Amino acid sequence: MSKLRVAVIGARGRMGSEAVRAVEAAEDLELVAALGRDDPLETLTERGAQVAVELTHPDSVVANVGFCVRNGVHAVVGTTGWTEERLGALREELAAVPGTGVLIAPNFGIGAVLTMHFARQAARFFESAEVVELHHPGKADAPSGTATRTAQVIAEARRAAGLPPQPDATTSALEGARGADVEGVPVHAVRLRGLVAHQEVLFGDEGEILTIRHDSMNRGSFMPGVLLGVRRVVGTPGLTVGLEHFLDLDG
Ligand SMILES: NC(=O)c1ccc[n+]([C@@H]2O[C@H](COP(=O)([O-])OP(=O)(O)OC[C@H]3O[C@@H](n4cnc5c(N)ncnc54)[C@H](O)[C@@H]3O)[C@@H](O)[C@H]2O)c1
Ligand SMILES: O=C(O)C1=N[C@H](C(=O)O)CCC1
Repeated sequence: MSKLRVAVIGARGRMGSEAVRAVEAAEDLELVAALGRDDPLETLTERGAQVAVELTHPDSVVANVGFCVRNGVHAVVGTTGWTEERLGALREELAAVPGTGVLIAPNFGIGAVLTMHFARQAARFFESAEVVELHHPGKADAPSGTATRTAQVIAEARRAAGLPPQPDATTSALEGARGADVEGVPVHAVRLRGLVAHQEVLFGDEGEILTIRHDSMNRGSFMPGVLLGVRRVVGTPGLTVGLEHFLDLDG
């Protein structure tokens, strides 16, 4: 059986270099290109890449994924910065190239995906919910894409259950003290040397607290998810947001 031809964009970064190693080590995949910031995207088509793994920067990702889509290269995207507006534009681009698939995964860590899944299940049972994400100080965006998505998932579940806004008596606060407001769910971001990627989801009600915590101790933790995305995206045309769609979580 022929190997799937894979490229990595952002190949010299923290995640990209790990993805290069993971693709090279996979027997069913062939690394055909490893692109850095100054390398031309045309290399993807010249080398016949079937799937591109995109791990760059929120300012670069839209143009890179757009190039892939226009050229029929499937994309597995870990880079953050996907607003509703950006997702809408990407859906339109994909409609013009049926057969091409893009996976946008806010987090490739299986435990992080499960955290979001469990948070959705728990949300309707608690009056209060807050998210704390903790990352290395080299991270460009805050709050993390994972924390933003987690808060959105909780907010969706609260709305579906008809829950009112969360109780909060704050009338005076320093700017930022109550975190970022993501659809009514406070999200707090910590940046600390020594951390990789961590998140706590706190649920509270009268007399009880539920804490769901996930820790990525190294970037190798993201690689099984990256490889799963690469193998599945080629058979999944259109836009898929979230690795959970490839995990059969309700099965
Ligand atoms: N989805 C996940 O599981 C996951 C996990 C970790 C990080 N991330 C995200 O992945 C992205 C990268 O994270 P990182 O820690 O590897 O960052 P990093 O800064 O270590 O690496 C990014 C690399 O991309 C390169 N780059 C920037 N623009 C480029 C372009 N136009 N073309 C090619 N290369 C370009 C940079 O030069 C750098 O080498 C961030 O958005 C981060 O939040 C996602
Ligand atoms: O290290 C990062 O940067 C990470 N980014 C993603 C996010 O913003 O959620 C995933 C976790 C690591």
